[in-house]
Amino acid sequence: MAETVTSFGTSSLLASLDPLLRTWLPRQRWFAGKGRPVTGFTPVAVTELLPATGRLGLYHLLLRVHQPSAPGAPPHPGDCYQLLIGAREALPPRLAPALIGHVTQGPLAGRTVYEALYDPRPAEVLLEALRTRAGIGDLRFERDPAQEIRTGLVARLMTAEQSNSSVVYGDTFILKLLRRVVPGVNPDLELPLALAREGCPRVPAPTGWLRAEPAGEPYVLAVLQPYVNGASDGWELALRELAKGEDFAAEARALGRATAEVHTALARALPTVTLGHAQLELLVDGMTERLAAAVQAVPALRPYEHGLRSAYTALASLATEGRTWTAQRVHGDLHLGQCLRSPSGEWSLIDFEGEPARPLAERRMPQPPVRDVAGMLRSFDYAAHSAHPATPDWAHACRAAYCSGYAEAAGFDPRTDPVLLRAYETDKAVYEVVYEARHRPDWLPVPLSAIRRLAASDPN
Ligand SMILES: Nc1ncnc2c1ncn2[C@@H]1O[C@H](COP(=O)(O)OP(=O)(O)O)[C@@H](O)[C@H]1O
Ligand SMILES: O=P(O)(O)O[C@H]1O[C@H](CO)[C@@H](O[C@H]2O[C@H](CO)[C@@H](O)[C@H](O)[C@H]2O)[C@H](O)[C@H]1O
Repeated sequence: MAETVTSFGTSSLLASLDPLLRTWLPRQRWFAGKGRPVTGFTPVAVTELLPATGRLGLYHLLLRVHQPSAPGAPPHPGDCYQLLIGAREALPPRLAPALIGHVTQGPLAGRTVYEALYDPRPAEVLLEALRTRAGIGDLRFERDPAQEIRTGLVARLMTAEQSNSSVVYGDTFILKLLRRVVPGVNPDLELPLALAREGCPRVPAPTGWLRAEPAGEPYVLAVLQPYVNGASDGWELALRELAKGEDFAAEARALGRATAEVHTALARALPTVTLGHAQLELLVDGMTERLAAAVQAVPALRPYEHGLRSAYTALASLATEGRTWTAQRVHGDLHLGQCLRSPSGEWSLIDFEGEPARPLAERRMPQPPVRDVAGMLRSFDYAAHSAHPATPDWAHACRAAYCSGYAEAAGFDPRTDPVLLRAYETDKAVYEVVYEARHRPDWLPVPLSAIRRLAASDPN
């Protein structure tokens, strides 16, 4: 482990926290290892931001969390999580939901520890460190020199269901603190920075970011962006219009244009490649393997496996006939919830992390841009099927308008490549089945209805 900054040493701090974190961590929405017990922790980097000798102690932890491997999975060193832990003598009632527990042993004995992001003061410590470009222990707080961060912005934790945790500062900035972190270049910072360099206004330009390089392994831990004040996300808007029985096609068209503008800027900013037979084979193999794993994990998929696989074999056949595709960096997990509409009606895209469960190297690979289009088409279908009764015509109109908008700005219509589109929609729906089975079992019927449709569109 690299340099550690605490008043009393890492092992005694961890001894204090260990029994409490074992029960608290698995209850967090962002904890990816649900269903398996936590058996221990290894510190990757531990940094004291405020000493516990004061009224408020504040600790930044990167911890490798040990758990038994999932049945049939190879042994795993454990995922690394980022935590911000506060320590107080007593927790004021407003912080009750943030409670982790009361420490009975070690240097924090007698203190109450809690999830510090709930508390404005610790969250403001992070913003101040970004403002002043502080370096503390392994942590490097950095900022775009061209963007100012003013003082006195009050912090509030966002309460939305998220894979990570976000804090809003005075409706001016939003800081996303990544929870499960992996070493390497993180696309959630890499792509918005590249788009900002291209002058693309569709993605908020990063103002600051937190990095660490414990033991020579680089991590991106947090990204600060301008907050789009008063924005609604595409999912909320779509559901609102659906509830009113209103059409969403004009917004879908605008979203198609925004997606195409981001794709065009990404293709300018970062390398593109041509996918020939060999690359397509790898891509199709990946889709086929994900389907096989999904069928294992969610047996309800089994009756559709054959029909779904035909979407992938149809794509492989095109490659065998000599078709090629251009691939570029893409969003990677585009859906209505990743699109924000400002009060003036402008759309922005956020959250370029890609599908969090996939390895980083895979998430950073150039892909046909149709992959994002497929994600959005799935999302219109999701919205229509979460309405009661389901409204497939509404989804159909949105899907068509989105593709038309995309074609207007990109110069090609994704519907002219139906085999590729079907393969990507199938891959996404399979991902969604696994995602819902794991996180929101009540939602499983939504992607399963698409699975039935996609499997039945088997031309054979
Ligand atoms: N720049 C922004 N302005 C306003 N709200 C934002 C901004 N970025 C993110 N949000 C809000 O924060 C939520 C979570 O952000 P996101 O990047 O999707 O995090 P996660 O990866 O944890 O899902 C979004 O759904 C959106 O409501
Ligand atoms: O927002 P995240 O980056 O964490 O993405 C994950 O969670 C999404 C749900 O919150 C999930 O999206 C699926 O549900 C959405 C409705 O809630 C729907 O609009 C999307 O089309 C659907 O895929 C996403 O797949 C997952 O990666």
